[in-house]
Amino acid sequence: MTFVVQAAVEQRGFDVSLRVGPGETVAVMGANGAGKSTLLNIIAGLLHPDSGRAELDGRILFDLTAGRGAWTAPHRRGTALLAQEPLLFPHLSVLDNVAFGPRSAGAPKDAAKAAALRWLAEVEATDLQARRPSELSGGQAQRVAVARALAADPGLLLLDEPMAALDIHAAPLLRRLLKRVLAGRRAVIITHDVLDALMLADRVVVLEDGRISEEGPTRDVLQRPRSRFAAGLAGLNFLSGEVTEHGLHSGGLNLYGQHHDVPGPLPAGQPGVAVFPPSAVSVFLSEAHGSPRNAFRVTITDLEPHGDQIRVRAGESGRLSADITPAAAADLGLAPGMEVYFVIKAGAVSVYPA
Ligand SMILES: Nc1ncnc2c1ncn2[C@@H]1O[C@H](COP(=O)(O)OP(=O)(O)OP(=O)(O)O)[C@@H](O)[C@H]1O
Repeated sequence: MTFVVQAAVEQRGFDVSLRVGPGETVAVMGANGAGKSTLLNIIAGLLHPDSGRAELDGRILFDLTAGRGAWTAPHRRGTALLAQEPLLFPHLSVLDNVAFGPRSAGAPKDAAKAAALRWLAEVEATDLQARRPSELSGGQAQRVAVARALAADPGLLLLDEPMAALDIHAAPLLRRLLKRVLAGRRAVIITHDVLDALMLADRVVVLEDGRISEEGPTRDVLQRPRSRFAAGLAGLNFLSGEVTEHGLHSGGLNLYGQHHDVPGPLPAGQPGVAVFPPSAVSVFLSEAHGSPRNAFRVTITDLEPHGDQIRVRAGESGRLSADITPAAAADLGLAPGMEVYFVIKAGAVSVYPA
């Protein structure tokens, strides 16, 4: 009972290997253009990679390894794709839309209808069964689309930002529904929302430029991000550089911090990263305050509200941030373009191998 895919698309610089265990939900995250849709489309059979191989529960989805040219059509893969838009058949009732999968798989009419009713009940849409898709709200249509995808009993459910097209009232409802139906089900979900990754997935895979840059249990990746992208998701400052005896050397900055992930100190000289929360950064107008460690002169690029704090961004493309109170920001008279000192508590800086 395995799902494995390895695929490359040369023109897109895409080369990814992924394995999803039985009952496991994997969130795929990454910046625009990182290759998330490419991965899903390859698995669904909508995009032909240049090379690679994929197998789902013993069925070869494609095998383009040397000398072979096996290719299974999308509707025979045992996968179901839930897109951002529900994409229901407009001329069919809700019930017939949901019964479509079992019917195409050869189920008799009554059995297909019974399965459709079961799934409509599961997504709390029984009362919508006689309607046409044009008579549904966006949230209702997406719930029906979930029922339709699951009624086909897919070995792998593929979800492409299923909440993206919903408004702020419908999205939480669908998220709760997905949490229920994804439990114990094998699925790959593309999302830009860290909450989806936390709530719905067992593991997150971060794509950068067509490659996996990191992967692991969602909480671990957010607590110990190894990529700038994941650190951004977790709301942490992120610096990459070279490990030193006391912390990390990064682009002219010498940062003191705590070594993590290995017993004892890390060997100096190896590539490493340092992460720390904006709340661990204080802002001063001069250098003469507190501990001399981790005090860096920076130029403010932006000030923005962040909850009940002010987020002060500084340095090259705002790569460091500090969260301070509005009163402190006013006292200091902060404004973009000003030179200030960021002082970072060494105890809050985690350093670990890249
Ligand atoms: N139809 C296409 N033809 C050629 N290149 C494409 C095509 N679609 C996407 N690409 C390229 O492939 C790469 C990966 O794109 P992809 O759509 O998979 O990214 P994504 O992570 O899904 O992005 P987004 O978050 O914007 O949806 C990008 O460089 C993109 O420009």
